[in-house]
Amino acid sequence: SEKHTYANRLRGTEKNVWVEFTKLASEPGVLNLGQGFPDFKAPEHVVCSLQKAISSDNQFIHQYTRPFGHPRLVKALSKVYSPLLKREIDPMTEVLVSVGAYGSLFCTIQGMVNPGDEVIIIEPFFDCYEPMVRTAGGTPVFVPLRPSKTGVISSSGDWKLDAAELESKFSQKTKLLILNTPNNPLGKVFTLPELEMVANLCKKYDVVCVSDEVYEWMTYPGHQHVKIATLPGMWERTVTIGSAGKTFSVTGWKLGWSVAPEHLLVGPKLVHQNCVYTCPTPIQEAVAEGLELEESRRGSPECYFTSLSLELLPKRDQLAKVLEGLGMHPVVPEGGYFMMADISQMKADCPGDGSNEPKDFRFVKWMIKEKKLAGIPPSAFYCAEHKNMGENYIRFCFIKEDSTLEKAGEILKKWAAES
Ligand SMILES: Cc1ncc(COP(=O)(O)O)c(CNOCC(=O)O)c1O
Repeated sequence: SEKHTYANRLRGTEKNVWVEFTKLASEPGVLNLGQGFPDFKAPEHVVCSLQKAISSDNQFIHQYTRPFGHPRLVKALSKVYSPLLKREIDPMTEVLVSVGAYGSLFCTIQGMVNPGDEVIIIEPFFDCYEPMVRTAGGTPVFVPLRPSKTGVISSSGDWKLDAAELESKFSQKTKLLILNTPNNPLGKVFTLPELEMVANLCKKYDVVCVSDEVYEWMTYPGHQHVKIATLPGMWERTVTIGSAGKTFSVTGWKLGWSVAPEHLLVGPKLVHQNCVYTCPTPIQEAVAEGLELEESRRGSPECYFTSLSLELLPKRDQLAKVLEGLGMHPVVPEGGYFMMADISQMKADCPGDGSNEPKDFRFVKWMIKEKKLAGIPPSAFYCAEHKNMGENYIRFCFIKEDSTLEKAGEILKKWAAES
C-alpha cells in the first residue's frame, strides 16, 4: 500500500550510476575501465596485516571497538596527519572513523546540514554529494570547472573555476562547500592560489569546507597535493576526509575517516553513533598497522604513499597516448586514477534521442554492449542543468593491469579504424 513506499526525502535519488554501470560492466567478456578499483592484487603487507588481525589471539579483535575509531587506528591517523596538517591532531577528539569516505561524507552532511541550508558543489563532482545534500534537506548549488581548451589534448589543470562565478554562488544560506582534490573524474589537483580563492570565500561567508581528499597520495610529477585545512583560518572550518580503500587499493574494505576540529565532528559523531555505531574491528586494526608501516618508511621508495603514483604514472601516459592517437583528446589528470576522453569523434550508432538519457549514458551502454569495453558517463557527475558539459566525454579508470589497458587500446584502435 501507499503507506509501505519509501521515505519522501529519498525522492529523486533513485538513479545511481554505480548501481547501473557496475551491473552492465559485470557482463561476461567486458573489459572494465569503469569503477575506480584496481584489477591487480592489493599490497601484500596490507593483506598480511588483516590476516594477522583475524588470527590474533586477542579475542576482542572480533568484538565491538571504540565507536568513533579503534584506538590503534585513530592514533595511527594522528601520526600520519599531524605533520600533513601542520598541527597536533588529537586522536580522541579530532578523528572520526567511518564506513568508507562515503560514510564520512554522509555523517558530515547529515550531521551539519539543516533544511534550507545551501551547499556549494564544484562540478564535475563525485555523484553522491548531491543526493546526500538533498536527503539532508539541503539545497545543492552547483558551480562548474570550465575547460580553457577543448578539441585538443589537455590537462585537468586547464579546467578552472571562474572567481566571480564562484563567489556568486555564496549566500547567507551557504553552510558547506564540498571540495574534492585531487578531483574525480577530472584528476585536477587544485593549486595553492585556487585553494586560497576558495578559502577566502569560505571565511568571508562563514562556510565550512568539506575537503574530500581520498586521492591525496596520487599526484603526478609537478603537482603537489595541498590540504586546504593548512591555509590560514581554515583548520577551524574544514573537515578533511580520507579513505583506506583508496589509500591502500583495497576498496572492498570500506573504511574512511574525517579529521577536523572537535566542534565540527559533533554532528557527524551523533549521526555515526546512531547509524553504524562502530566500524569493523579487524579492518581497523589492519589499516592501523598499514598506516604505521607507511609512516615509518615515509619518504622512502617503498612507502606506498609514494610508490603507487609512480606505478600509475606510466599507465596514465600510455593511456593518454593511445587516446590522443585516436582523436579522443584526453584530459590528462594531474592526480587520481581516472582520465576523461572526448568521444565526439567516435562513431556509435547508439539508440536515438528517444530515451531522455544524456548522450554519454547511451554511448557507454552501447560501447559496453557492442565493444565489450566499460567506462563511466561523466554527465553523472553534473547536475541536471549541466549534463551537456559532461556528455561529450567518457571517464576511463587506469588503475588496471598493463594487459588490461593494452586490450582496451586494441578495442579502441579497431573501433576508431571503423569510425
Ligand atoms: C572523490 C571520492 N570520494 C569518496 C569516494 C568513496 O570512497 P570510499 O570507497 O572510501 O567510500 C570515492 C570513491 N570513488 O569510487 C568510485 C569511482 O569513482 O569509480 C571518490 O572517488
